[in-house]
Amino acid sequence: MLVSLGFTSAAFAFAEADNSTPSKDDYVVRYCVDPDWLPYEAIIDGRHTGISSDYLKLLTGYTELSFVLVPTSSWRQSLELLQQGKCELTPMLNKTPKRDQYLLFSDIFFKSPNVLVSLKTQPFLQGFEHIGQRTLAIPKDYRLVEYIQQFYPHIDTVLTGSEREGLEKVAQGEVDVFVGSMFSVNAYIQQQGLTSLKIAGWGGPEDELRLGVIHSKQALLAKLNSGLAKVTHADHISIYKKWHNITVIEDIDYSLVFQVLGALGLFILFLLYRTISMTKYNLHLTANNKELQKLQHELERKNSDLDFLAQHDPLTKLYNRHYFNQTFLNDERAYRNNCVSLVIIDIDFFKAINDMHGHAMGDKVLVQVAQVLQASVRDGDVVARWGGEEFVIVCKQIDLHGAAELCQRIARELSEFSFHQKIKVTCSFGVAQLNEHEAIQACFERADMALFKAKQSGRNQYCCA
Ligand SMILES: Nc1nc2c(ncn2[C@@H]2O[C@H](COP(=O)(O)OP(=O)(O)OP(=O)(O)O)[C@@H](O)[C@H]2O)c(=O)[nH]1
Repeated sequence: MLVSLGFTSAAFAFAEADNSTPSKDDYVVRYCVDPDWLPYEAIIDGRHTGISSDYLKLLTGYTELSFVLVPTSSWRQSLELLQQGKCELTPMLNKTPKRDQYLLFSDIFFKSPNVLVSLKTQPFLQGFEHIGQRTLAIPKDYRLVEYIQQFYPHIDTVLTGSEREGLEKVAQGEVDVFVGSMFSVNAYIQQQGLTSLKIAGWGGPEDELRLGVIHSKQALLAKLNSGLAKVTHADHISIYKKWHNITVIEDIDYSLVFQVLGALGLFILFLLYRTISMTKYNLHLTANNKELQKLQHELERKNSDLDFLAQHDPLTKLYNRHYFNQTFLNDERAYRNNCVSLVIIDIDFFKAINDMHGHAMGDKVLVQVAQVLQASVRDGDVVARWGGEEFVIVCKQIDLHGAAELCQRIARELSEFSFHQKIKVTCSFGVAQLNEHEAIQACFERADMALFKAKQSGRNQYCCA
């Protein structure tokens, strides 16, 4: 909380008493003030002004005393003149043990809290206990110097010539904290435009202000107290209103709050934007992945189609010559240790079938022959179309005799099979068994020679190499 004070009238000046016509010398009181302690008191253009000035004016009326200002240039000088007896009274000060040595004090007539002042960047301080390692400025000869020395001797204090100097030192960063009377502190802050300062907390006991008279003028005390007793509540309020215009300003640093809220808002917006972007990106990625998967399946399907086409005869769906070459002729190791026989089959007079029934019918016959061959072999035997109307069978673990039996069985099946348009189809067979150390290619050539022999021998028969 920052408390600020404004003057309603700083120009008020106490009228000096008329020295020329005092009724009795005892009733003329020479007094000193702090020349720089507004709004409590000050000397402006040689005239006393401030709160104490107004109280003396009241006391003039209530006591028949006259007061004559002895001008000084500092509070220290005023105290020295009091000690020397050159001033008899000072109208507004705190009672302290030191001052008790040369002053007598009236009743308290004005109270005011003391406050700690720091730069706005400093934290709020609960009191002297929380000053810690910070340096504390106090105007020298102020009651608070004695108070700090007695109760907080560990605080690093810096004595200043006046409250004004102390506040300026804080504003310039030379000292961390200043302690002074709330009303005067506020007055200086406002007058000097020291906007970097704030009231950071309460400082010690409040000021209990009284009139002080030197010991030799003890008789004045009773008159003064009697005059003070006549000061009405309305008088007090009137002086207070005249010199103090306190407003309370909430010291919440809204700019910082807005900055934090703004940063938080921006951060939330950023998170929101990032989440939306990520969601969009993920959706996009999922769609792309689905599309990729679809393309991959398509590719795999096409690849397997291509694989099939690369290895199979499109008409009969049997393995083709390419597959046969790759699997058997180029990879002999798989058969070298086993008994293997080759059978080459050629349809007899197929040209005549084409010629007689047409090429399309010839195709159908080729398909049907392929079916017969496929149905006649065992699982594991491989049937391939070698080309045209020629087929090859690789019989695994079958010797020459077994392969010959297979040829007879196929011939029988063909004779019993009902081909399209009751076409009669016969085949010739060349058979060879792979010899030890014989290249498959050589075995194939022997089977081919045997087929040639079967053709030469009248067809529809097998011949073994
Ligand atoms: N329909 C059809 N005919 C084919 C195909 N491939 C080859 N041919 C025909 O098969 C016939 C083979 O005739 P040739 O080599 O003279 O043999 P052939 O008539 O069977 O006589 P031999 O083998 O000596 O018994 C040719 O007329 C080719 O055009 C095919 O895929 N489809």
